[in-house]
Amino acid sequence: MSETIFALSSGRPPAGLAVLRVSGPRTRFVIETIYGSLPKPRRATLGSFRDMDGGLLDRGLLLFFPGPNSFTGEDCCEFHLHGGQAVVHRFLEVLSGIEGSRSASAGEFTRRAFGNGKLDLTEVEGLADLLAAETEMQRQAALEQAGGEFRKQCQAWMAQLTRARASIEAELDFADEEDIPGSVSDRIWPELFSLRQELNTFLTGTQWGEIVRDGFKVAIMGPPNAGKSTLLNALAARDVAIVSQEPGTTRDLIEVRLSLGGFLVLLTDTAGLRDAADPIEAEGVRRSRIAAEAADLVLLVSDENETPSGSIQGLEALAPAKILRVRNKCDLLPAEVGRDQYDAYISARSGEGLDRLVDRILDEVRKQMPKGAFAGANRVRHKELLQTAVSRIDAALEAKANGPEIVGFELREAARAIGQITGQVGVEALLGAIFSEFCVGK
Ligand SMILES: Nc1nc2c(ncn2[C@@H]2O[C@H](COP(=O)(O)OP(=O)(O)OP(=O)(O)O)[C@@H](O)[C@H]2O)c(=O)[nH]1
Ligand SMILES: [K+]
Ligand SMILES: [Mg+2]
Repeated sequence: MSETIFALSSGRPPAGLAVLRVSGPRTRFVIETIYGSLPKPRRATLGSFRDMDGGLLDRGLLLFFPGPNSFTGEDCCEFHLHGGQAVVHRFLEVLSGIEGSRSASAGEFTRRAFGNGKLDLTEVEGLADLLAAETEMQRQAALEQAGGEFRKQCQAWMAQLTRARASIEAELDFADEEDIPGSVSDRIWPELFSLRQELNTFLTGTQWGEIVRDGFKVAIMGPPNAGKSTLLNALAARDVAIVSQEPGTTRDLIEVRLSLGGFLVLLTDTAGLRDAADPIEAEGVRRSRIAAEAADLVLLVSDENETPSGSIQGLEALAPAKILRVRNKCDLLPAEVGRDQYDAYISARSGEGLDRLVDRILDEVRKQMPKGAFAGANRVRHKELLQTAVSRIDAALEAKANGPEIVGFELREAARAIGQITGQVGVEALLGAIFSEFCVGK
């Protein structure tokens, strides 16, 4: 029998309310001890909560969710208390004094929900993302995944693979019967072919999912003193990076997380690009180049002293689509100068043109948005397993002439990969990593 666990599920006290959650076989006993009797299931009940000696702990709401119709699948309850530090502290003390109950570790409630088949792994991951969501797009994507959209998608693929495998198995069974006309499995080839297409289309959408979840990476690059750090500060609306008239001020990469138009944007300020004699600055320049390579978009900033491509070596390697040419300090120089050479004219100091620059950045984000595709797979884990499934199906298609045994083997491996996404198949090793993303109380 599993232990009964409890935790503070709401935020850190003091707060208006504190929600304490209990799950496990001793839940009924906990309720009877603290409240005196079992309330009606799933109804908020107002009552007095007492310790073992009858001393009043608090007055609040109690909700009882009998298993299996609860979040974890076990008997669960929630105490809604006044969110004071001492209230919560004393209540937790009383709970831990009840035999057979202990405080929960991070993500343990969700882990039980997974163990009891209440959530599959994609829904667990969606839930983790929902708790971590900082932007509107993250919220929408996480809610969709936590609600089972991606799970349903995986189940549909799994069903197709199972059908194909059943046909192959049938062929194996009938292999030595002479009166079977043609191959039982002939009809699976077009199906497998279109399944592979579908998976590939979906995979192109995963890049988008990653952008939504992990952020769109924008690097600010350019010659020393172009105003890169000033631009970073202006977009972040706070004083993050040091600005000075000394060229070579910025050496380390400085990253800020911004919510732009509902998207998470990771904006990195870099050292001004030049042949630096100072070894520290030279290291900064090296890091700038690395940041540029990792970026989804580079803002190439120049001022009145530089032509847009200027003396910026090493950036030629980037695809032109990845670069927005930004002309800064337009308060100093009329914007008409060099009109067509830039994508945006701004003054990082006065704020002029920044709205339009943000629009341009968002245009670039949306360029990566797949048309009509659903952003359900947003983790490297999903992407890798989907890629495995695709290559196994490819191998199955190629093995057509080599007999049903090989085809069956490849299809089984493809199904294994999909099963790992949802957590149906051998994922023990992964669980620790996934559930550690949660806070205590979830
Ligand atoms: N007039 C004017 N001055 C600006 C503008 N943006 C930046 N500056 C000035 O330009 C100088 C350099 O600005 P920084 O933001 O430090 O430039 P940087 O590109 O980060 O420089 P490094 O880190 O040294 O490569 C400072 O004196 C800023 O005040 C602008 O839009 N207009
Ligand atoms: K500077
Ligand atoms: Mg700087």
